[in-house]
Order: sequence, then structure tokens, then C-alpha cells
Amino acid sequence: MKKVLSSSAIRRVDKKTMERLSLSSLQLMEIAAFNLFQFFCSHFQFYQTSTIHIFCGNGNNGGDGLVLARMLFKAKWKVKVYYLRFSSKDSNEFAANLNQLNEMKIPIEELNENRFDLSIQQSDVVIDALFGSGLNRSVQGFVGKVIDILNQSEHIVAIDIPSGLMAADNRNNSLEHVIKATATLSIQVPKLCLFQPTYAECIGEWHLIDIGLDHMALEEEQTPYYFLERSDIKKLIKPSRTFAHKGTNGHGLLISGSFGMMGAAVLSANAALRSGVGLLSIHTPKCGVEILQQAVPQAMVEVDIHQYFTTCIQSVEQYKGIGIGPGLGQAENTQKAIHHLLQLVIQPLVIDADALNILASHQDWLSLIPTGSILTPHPGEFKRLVGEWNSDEEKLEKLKEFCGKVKSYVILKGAFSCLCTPEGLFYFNSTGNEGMAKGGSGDVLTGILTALLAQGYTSESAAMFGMMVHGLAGDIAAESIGKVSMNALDLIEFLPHAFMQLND
Ligand SMILES: NC(=O)C1=CN([C@@H]2O[C@H](COP(=O)(O)OP(=O)(O)OC[C@H]3O[C@@H](n4cnc5c(N)ncnc54)[C@H](OP(=O)(O)O)[C@@H]3O)[C@@H](O)[C@H]2O)[C@@H](O)CC1
Ligand SMILES: Nc1ncnc2c1ncn2[C@@H]1O[C@H](COP(=O)(O)OP(=O)(O)O)[C@@H](O)[C@H]1O
Ligand SMILES: [K+]
Repeated sequence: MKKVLSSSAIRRVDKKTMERLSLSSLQLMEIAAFNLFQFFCSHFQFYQTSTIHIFCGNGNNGGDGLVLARMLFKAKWKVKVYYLRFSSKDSNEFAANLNQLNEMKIPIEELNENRFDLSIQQSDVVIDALFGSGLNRSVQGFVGKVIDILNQSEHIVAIDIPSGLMAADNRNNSLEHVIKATATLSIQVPKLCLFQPTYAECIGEWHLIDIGLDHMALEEEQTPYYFLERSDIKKLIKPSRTFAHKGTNGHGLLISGSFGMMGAAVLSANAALRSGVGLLSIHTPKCGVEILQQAVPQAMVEVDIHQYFTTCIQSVEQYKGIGIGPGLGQAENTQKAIHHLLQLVIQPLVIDADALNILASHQDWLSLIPTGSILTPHPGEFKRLVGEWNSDEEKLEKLKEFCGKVKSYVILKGAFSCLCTPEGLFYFNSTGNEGMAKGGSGDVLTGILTALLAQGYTSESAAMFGMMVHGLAGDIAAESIGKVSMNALDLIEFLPHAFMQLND
């Protein structure tokens, strides 16, 4: 698990690293730039025949740019270096490295208000080292004009953060002039902006470049934001038991499907059955019985009295994991059935899709949600629950407030799905890809989560494990058959591989 930190926290970690490892700030910059250089050479080998235009500010982000320029120059890449003095005083590290470049006779050009004509070819590459974590106000003036010109380039690699974007909160940033990078090489610590859809087109694909910051210093920083990694899940996985039987592996219930939407029930059920549940029951209207008995013979079907949709859920105490929502529809009687269930149930629920939509239209039922439930809205469903937001930052505030209010977990789905806990901690998922943006992918997640709760995982562990394994199944599917063709069925198909990888 990596901590997502603010710029001021990162500055403290940098400082402690230098003190504890007896490094000067020039040495730390040299290490940072060397790791950037190594990553750049291996990951962007195909740029080797292009001219690399490196744009440096006169702070330490610019310093990183100068050292990277020196290393690329020595390695015989074609580099052109430019710098801009937007701050009245050069940082010491920038100044020292500028001297080194001058001594090595590496050509370097100063841009200023009167001189910023740039000639960059389509195949050329721009490295953006103008501003990093030191940006403290919106970019204006001639630096803004330079950024606008650079944005006409097709290949832009930003160092640490695309210039013009702030690490954590951009609500007071006009965002008029921000580098639109194709890739961002962020220095070791994930920043909140990397996970926000609004800034995705400025950040492009991103990578974290380890520079050996002091682990204790990182430990000492407090943050509510975390980036969840595969290694975190391994610790949560329950060992398999030789004398296990279907009873000890838990009995799950899915309340799912309605006329025309039985596919959702089939997907959730198959996902649950690939996620270790001992026994699975599916509550469904009469029209779904034959479909389910054929498509999912391993599951038992509990038949509703209604032909087309769910109207009445009787006893649920025997189930340890209960998932409700996929393909459920929002018929009047289904709404009543949900209200009845909420009054009846004491164990945490997995609540998805139409069950969320029903709750959104009956806000007074939210207080009936059992403590520790897992709600899995996509942003559209979440908006119905909490109203519109004006920024991603406000969205996270609403998420925290909502989780506290319903004393439950929410997985806000999308790229870097975000799990928020009732205590207000945020965990961004590191698996998953855009190939999963297909109908039915969310139904698969509901099945997985229901199975994990049934097996006795705590809600928090189930949410972390489920979110990670679901995304990993997507990543393996993408590698095996490609993002275009993969769909929800493939997530189920590759789920066993994902569980095996997490267990390795
Ligand atoms: N040992 C280390 O420290 C390491 C640091 N590392 C690297 O350092 C980077 C952070 O460097 P940094 O703190 O010098 O800030 P940076 O982003 O270069 O900005 C420079 C100055 O610009 C100014 N400014 C702000 N906003 C402005 C605006 N809108 N328009 C105009 N000016 C504006 C502001 O100064 P001000 O004008 O407020 O006095 C600010 O101080 C980090 O991203 C990483 O790449 C790595 O090498 C690892 C080791
Ligand atoms: N661009 C993306 N990157 C990563 N994961 C994604 C992306 N788009 C969708 N997903 C994942 O796919 C699932 C889609 O769920 P949802 O929108 O509820 O689909 P449905 O309701 O059709 O089942 C979520 O788990 C989400 O995190
Ligand atoms: K930058």
C-alpha cells in the first residue's frame, strides 16, 4: 500500500530522507534524475531517434530536468534544453546543475517574454520539467503561453506532475494553462490528482519512479488516502482448510434478475461461484428459473411469487453474504421488497445497481442499511444518491460524508475505483483497465463481493480483495484477448487466474 501525499508532506519526506541518509539535496536530485533517466531509456526506447526538447523551470522540477538532460546527452540522445526564469531566484540545485551543463558545453537556451519561438517537429518529444510539486498558484503570463505552445506537441512526458496542475486540490486553480502530457513520470509518491478523472487528459499514462525515499519518513506521514497494491491483498487471504466442506465455505444469496435482465443474475452468480463460495442461492422471479437452472446449475434458485420481478424476500438469516441489485429493476413491488429486506436483515449487504437507484429515491431508507454494508455505485448511481458535485475533490468529500452517514463502505467504480470506509479512509485500486467499461462488469463485482462476505471476510477485507481481484481479472483478460473484445463473461473466465496470482 502506498500513501498518497500532499506536496507539503512530500517536502517533509524529502527533507528527512536527506537528513537520515546523509544526502545533500543535490545528491537526492541526482538519484531522482538517474531513476527517471533509466526508466525513460527503457520505457521510451522508441523515442531514441527523435529530438528530445527538455523545458526546465528554475525550481527543483527544472533541476530534475537539467540532470535528466545531462544524462540523456551523455547517453548520446539528441537533446535540446530550454529554461524559463519564472521565479526571481533560481533554486540552488537548479543553479548548480545549470553550471554543470554550461561547463559540459551542452547548448541551452533561455526563453523569456520576448523570446519563446519554438520549433518542434511532430516526431519530437517534449519533456516538461517546468513546475512540479512547488506549484502554488495558477500559471499565468508567458509560462502559460509556452505551455500552450508545448501542448501542440504529440509526445509530452511530464516530470513528477504536468506543469500547471497541483498535486492534491485544484479547486482554486484556473487550469487555464496545464501541460497535456502523454505520460507522467511521478516521483515515488502517488499524488491525489493521478486518480481523478478530470485530470486524466493532462496526466496521460503514469508511472511511479522510485527514488529510495526513507521508509520511516513515509511511515511517519498521516494521510487518509492510499494506493492499494496486490501485495496488500495477499495478507488478507484466508488459508484454505483441508477439512473444509460446503457449509464452512459459506452460503451466499443473490437477489438479482427480472424479466429481460436475467443476464445480470447469471453474471453475478457465475462470478460468485468462481470466488470460493460454498453454496449459492439466487432469489429471482418465476421467469428466471429455467434460465438460471440451466446457466448456473451449481446454484439453488429461490423463486419469487411474481412472474417478472422480485416482490417478496422471506427469511435471510441463513446467509452470510447477501448481494442485491443486478438486473433487479425498480418496479413498485420490488421497492417494497427492498424496504422489507432492510427492516429484516442484520448482516451487511452488497448493494448494487437498481437497489442503489431505489435507495436514492427513498433517502429515508438509507438509515436502514445494515452497518458495514458494501455499496458499489458507478458515478451515475452515486450522483443519484448524493447529488451533483462540482469537482472531483468535492466528490471525495461527498463520498466520505456518505460513508460516515450510512456507516458502510462504498466502492465508487471506474478507473482507479475508490473504496471509502466509514472512518473516511480512501483506497484507490491499482488494477483494472478500460476494457472493463462494458455492460455487466459491475454485476461480476457484486457476485465476487457476495461470495467473499459469505466466506467470512470482514466487509473491509472483502471490499479490498474483491475490488482488486475483479480488476486483476480484467487485466489478465486484456493481456490474453485484448481490451476491445473482452467483456463481462471474460472477467469470470479469468477470475481463477486472478485469484491464483493474488495467492502466489
Ligand atoms: N530534494 C528535493 O527537494 C527533491 C525535489 N525534487 C523535484 O523538485 C520538485 C519540486 O521543486 P520545487 O519545490 O523547487 O518547486 P517547483 O515545482 O520546481 O516550482 C518552483 C517554484 O515556482 C514558483 N511558482 C509556483 N507556482 C508558480 C506559478 N504559477 N507561476 C510562477 N511561479 C510559480 C514557486 O516559487 P515562488 O514564486 O512562490 O517563490 C516554486 O517554488 C518536485 O516536483 C521534483 O520534481 C526531486 O528532485 C526529488 C528531490
Ligand atoms: N476505464 C476503466 N478502468 C478500470 N475499470 C473500469 C473502467 N471502466 C469500468 N471499469 C470497471 O468496470 C465495472 C463497471 O461497472 P458498472 O458500470 O456497474 O457496469 P454494469 O452496471 O454494466 O455491470 C466497475 O467495476 C469499474 O470499476
Ligand atoms: K512537470
